[in-house]
Amino acid sequence: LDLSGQINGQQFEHLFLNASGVHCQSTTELDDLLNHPAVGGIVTKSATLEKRDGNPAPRYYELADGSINSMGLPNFGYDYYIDYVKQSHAKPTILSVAGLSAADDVQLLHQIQASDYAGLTELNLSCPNVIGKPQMAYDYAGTEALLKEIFAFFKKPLGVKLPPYFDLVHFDQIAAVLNQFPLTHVNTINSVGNGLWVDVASESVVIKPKGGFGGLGGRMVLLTALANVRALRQRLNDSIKIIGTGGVKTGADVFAHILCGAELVSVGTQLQVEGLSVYDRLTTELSRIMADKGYHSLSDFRGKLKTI
Ligand SMILES: C=Cc1c(C(=O)O)[nH]c(=O)[nH]c1=O
Repeated sequence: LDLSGQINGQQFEHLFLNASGVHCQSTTELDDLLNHPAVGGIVTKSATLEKRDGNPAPRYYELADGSINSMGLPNFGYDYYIDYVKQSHAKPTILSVAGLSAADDVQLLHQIQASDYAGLTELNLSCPNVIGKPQMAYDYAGTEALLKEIFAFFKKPLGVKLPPYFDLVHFDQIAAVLNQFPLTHVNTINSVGNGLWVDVASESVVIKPKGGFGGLGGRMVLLTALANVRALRQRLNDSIKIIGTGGVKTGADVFAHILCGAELVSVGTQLQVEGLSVYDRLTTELSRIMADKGYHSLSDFRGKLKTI
């Protein structure tokens, strides 16, 4: 079976990546992912200019049907991650970056442009957990202005990580902005921002930052993730590929993401819960579904969701 995809001509022999933030903060974790046969490529934890400790713990909590997190962008800083992705790796790498401001974003991309890194970069426009900072991608004019400034000097492959949208007009608006730029890909969705879990027994929230508000992931966000992959596939130029992220727990979920138009699929919460063996299980389950349907490659059904 051909389970490959490609972004900007870079071949991912296997469709699976990690969701940025999960199992990707240290070089040891990144090596673990890259060395796993059922992983096709990796995304780093979003890097900020300087190393960050992030928010106070508890800042991640596993729920029956997903997760809530308010990590606060803990990472070892830009230099740590550019040094890692600059090395030659057997599989494609995506360097994720997240400034704490538009000016930071521009600075980070200037540094990447000046480096000899030639791989993929993903600008995270959707971190919901930096206290006091809005999710840039909900500001359409701000996103357009930022991307205009970036593409005036950034000549390397660039994609963006988006938050979920919940209104067809918003899909139209963000697509109208993104279609103006030579983006290699869009990674959708980031966590569903500012959910709240209440533990009834203790009558308390379960994470410390922001009074318990955090980004939602896992099975509970699958329907929103599928909607965002599908809506953006229907609206974005064909040259902009989509990495489907959000809610993947089974091979059927992966199949659904591809049907909606995803080129590749990321696993976040379920990777956190199950470990690297999740990729072997998902590969087995996806392969079985494809074989039952007589499909030999992802391109046999990618983007071919039927309507009724
Ligand atoms: C980069 C910060 C993010 C974080 C975080 O570090 O809190 N959590 C998410 O669910 N998504 C993010 O984009």
